[in-house]
Amino acid sequence: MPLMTTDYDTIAAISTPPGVGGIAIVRLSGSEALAIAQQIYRGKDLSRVATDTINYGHIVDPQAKQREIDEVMVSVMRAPKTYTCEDVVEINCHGGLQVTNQILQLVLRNGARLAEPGEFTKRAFLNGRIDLSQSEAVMDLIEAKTDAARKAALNQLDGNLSAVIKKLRQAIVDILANVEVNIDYPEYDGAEEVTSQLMLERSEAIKAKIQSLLATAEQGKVLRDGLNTAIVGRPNVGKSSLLNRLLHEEKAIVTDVPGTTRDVLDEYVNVAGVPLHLIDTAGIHETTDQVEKIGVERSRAAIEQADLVLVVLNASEPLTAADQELLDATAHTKRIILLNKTDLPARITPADLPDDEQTAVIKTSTVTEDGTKPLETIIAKLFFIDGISRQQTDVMVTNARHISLLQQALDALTTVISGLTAGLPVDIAQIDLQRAWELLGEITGDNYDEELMDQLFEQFCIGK
Ligand SMILES: Nc1nc2c(c(=O)[nH]1)N(C=O)[C@@H](CNc1ccc(C(=O)N[C@@H](CCC(=O)O)C(=O)O)cc1)CN2
Ligand SMILES: Nc1nc2c(ncn2[C@@H]2O[C@H](COP(=O)(O)OP(=O)(O)OP(=O)(O)O)[C@@H](O)[C@H]2O)c(=O)[nH]1
Ligand SMILES: [Mg+2]
Repeated sequence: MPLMTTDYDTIAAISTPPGVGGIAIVRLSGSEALAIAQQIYRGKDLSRVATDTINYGHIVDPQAKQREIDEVMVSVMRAPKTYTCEDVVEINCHGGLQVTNQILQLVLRNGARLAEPGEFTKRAFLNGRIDLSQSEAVMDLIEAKTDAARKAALNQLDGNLSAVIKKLRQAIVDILANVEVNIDYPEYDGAEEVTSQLMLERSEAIKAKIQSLLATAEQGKVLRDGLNTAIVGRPNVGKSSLLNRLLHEEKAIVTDVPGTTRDVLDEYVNVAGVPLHLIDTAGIHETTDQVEKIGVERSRAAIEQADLVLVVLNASEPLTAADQELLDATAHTKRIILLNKTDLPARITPADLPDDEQTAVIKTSTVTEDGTKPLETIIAKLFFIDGISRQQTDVMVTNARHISLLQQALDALTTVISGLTAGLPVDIAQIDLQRAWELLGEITGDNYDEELMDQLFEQFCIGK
């Protein structure tokens, strides 16, 4: 790993969530971290303690007659083997807004600068400890809503995606080097054709590898972001009850008053290994109530944005015009139709429903819980997730930025291949090959521009 020697300023932030807690951490990183900490710390001489030790003492205010702020433990981690590759000091203080904020203010007054979101991780990247895709994995790990998402993020943090990308780039470099040699030293008249043939074969092999990576993307994206699943239906059909069933808790308010859910509710649940981002919407019908009207518009929007729509019908009442409208509105989305309230006498028969092989129809009752298991099975099947059987080391592409770059690299390779097939000279085809190499480099950040970097790290938490 290349360790650069850039000396950035010393940054500080509260790395634990705001609010009351047992312990909180104020983190410092940079060449002045130890000196700044020492100024506000009464205890051992931090410049003499061994690296990777935690040290008892008090935080005091040097500008206010050494007034005591807190009793603490201070971790000292010396460059370069630290999270940021810089000197890192972590003040483990008592949790709570007053203590943490006063300590943060103290370190800022004594020479540190407030860290931007993600700046510690950005330094780990800039100092060469991790690459860009690993930095992104840090954030994914923090944001993981399900065990499968956590696994995929940790896998990426461990550098498994980076290794695959690195190999692909190396394979491209090898082709380009080979081209250079053959162009510069054509040993015989047929050199050019041999080179062209070789470039074609190898480009095809690389293209196939990118394709197989991209084949993991649909699942990968679902793992990372969850499947946007909208629960829609007329008022009072049992949408909120269904959400509660899938959550296994009574989160949404359920009443027999139509129009109970006024706004969109969302929750993450793990259904048979598929992380669902469940969206309980307000019942769709024509309404004059202003609040409800906004809710209804939002549920229409939820259908638009959904990866999966659960259309809930009240099977104990005949199909209404509003039901029909919903069925039409979701005809082109991945959907499952739920005939709910099947504990009551049925008034809808499958013959009333669209004759469409792709749409699964399930009879459910949120009272008896009938149909919950079949629903879970169908969702798992629809998205081919075998969450449990996946190996820890399987590389998955989960990130929209990576997917887009891989897609562009794939397009570049397609251009190379069609060009060579049509008889274009290798030094022309080479340009797109080079382009594929650059695009892949953007995934790992071997190629990056400042603006992109800022955009990426901006999305991080403070203190990470
Ligand atoms: N208190 C505390 N807990 C934490 C972190 C932290 O920074 N502080 N982490 C982060 O936010 C995570 C742990 N991640 C880390 C990753 C790398 C290194 C690190 O020092 N790596 C060095 C040396 C490794 C070694 O000693 O072998 C290296 O890779 O060179 C530290 C933490 C989670 N828990
Ligand atoms: N018998 C029976 N009643 C149900 C079933 N599911 C829901 N209910 C009842 O139907 C009523 C409405 O349920 P909700 O889950 O609030 O319905 P909703 O679709 O969210 O309604 P809105 O938020 O008003 O659009 C409640 O009284 C539930 O107890 C079911 O499967 N069988
Ligand atoms: Mg509701």
